[in-house]
Amino acid sequence: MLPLRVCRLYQFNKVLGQGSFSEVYGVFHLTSGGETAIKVEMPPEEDWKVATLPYEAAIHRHLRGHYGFPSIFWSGMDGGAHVIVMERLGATIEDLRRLCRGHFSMKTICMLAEQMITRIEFAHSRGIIIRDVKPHNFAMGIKRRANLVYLFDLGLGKLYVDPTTGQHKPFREGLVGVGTVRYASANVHAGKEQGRRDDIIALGHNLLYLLHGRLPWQGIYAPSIEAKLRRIWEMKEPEGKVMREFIARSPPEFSAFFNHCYSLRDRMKKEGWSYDWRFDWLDPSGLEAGTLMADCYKIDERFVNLESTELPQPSVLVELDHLLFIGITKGTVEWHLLKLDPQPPTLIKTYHFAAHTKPSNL
Ligand SMILES: Nc1ncnc2c1ncn2[C@@H]1O[C@H](COP(=O)(O)OP(=O)(O)OP(=O)(O)O)[C@@H](O)[C@H]1O
Repeated sequence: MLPLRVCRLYQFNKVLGQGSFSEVYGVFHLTSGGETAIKVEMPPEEDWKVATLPYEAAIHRHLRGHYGFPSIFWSGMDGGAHVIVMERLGATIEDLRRLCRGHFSMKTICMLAEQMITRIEFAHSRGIIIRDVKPHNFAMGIKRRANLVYLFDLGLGKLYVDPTTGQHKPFREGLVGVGTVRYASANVHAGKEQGRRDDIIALGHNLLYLLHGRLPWQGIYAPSIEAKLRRIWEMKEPEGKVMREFIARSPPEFSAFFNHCYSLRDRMKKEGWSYDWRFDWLDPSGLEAGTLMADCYKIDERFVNLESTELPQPSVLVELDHLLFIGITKGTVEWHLLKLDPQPPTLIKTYHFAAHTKPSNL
């Protein structure tokens, strides 16, 4: 049942999206008429679960006031639910990729990459690592901010600097990975503590995905989940055959990317491309001449039917205090509840959910 009014001042308008833990509604302010978004999470019924929204609000507070992160107008409890009232954003980069027949031109990649790097760089400058860099978590702004790339959904963000000492937190190994398997760095598969470089490597995977439309480890077969994760890890190793060949058939800047992110700016200069913000979804002339849009790239339902909701993303790995949930799609959705502390992690319980139609992130 959708609420009609939130925080007394905001009138419910439409569903904007649904994540693993929360729902996001479009609302308008009753007196000013201004449109904003409200993220709502009901407190978990089971005592082993922890609400994620207060944590996400705290991460946002660290980044307050910087462009490219949604402004947070209010956060707290309302009507028994955790609520964040925030700036309304436009389509996510993943939605726009689908709109552009599955992949972007190099020009759009360059324009997006610079902004995406800048967002991550700013979070790092505030002592936060993102740990879930993915096209679903970047969105374009709306109205006069339509050219601005936003980074939102920072629920997996974490301080890499110890606020009491100002020192980098100690490096640890033998951890269970956190993030989205498709984009996570090989280090995450190896169970190493994530750092800034893992956000940047994940961004490299994101950009390759946006350029090619898919990554070599998507849709591979393996007899078990463990075998699949191990195979994906092998494929991501920078010295491995798969990654080397993949980079070799990508523009040269990508090999440099992993050493130095700013080479994308050089490519813009070399080609004489101007920052005209004519992204592929506005001006498709930079894309290959195509015929019809393939069925699998049909416009996301939410562009035509804003009442529809998104199904949970199954393969997000989420760390909450000492608990970790790993969701994996294989006909059904499975969530494995693990105890992280003490290491090594121990499986407490596996939960099964009905199969959904949303494609797997693996
Ligand atoms: N400020 C916003 N403006 C417009 N739409 C938004 C906004 N925030 C989120 N959304 C939409 O709602 C969807 C779910 O939001 P979000 O990813 O923040 O939820 P989540 O529960 O943290 O999801 P996840 O499963 O990725 O952790 C997004 O994919 C996006 O489409």
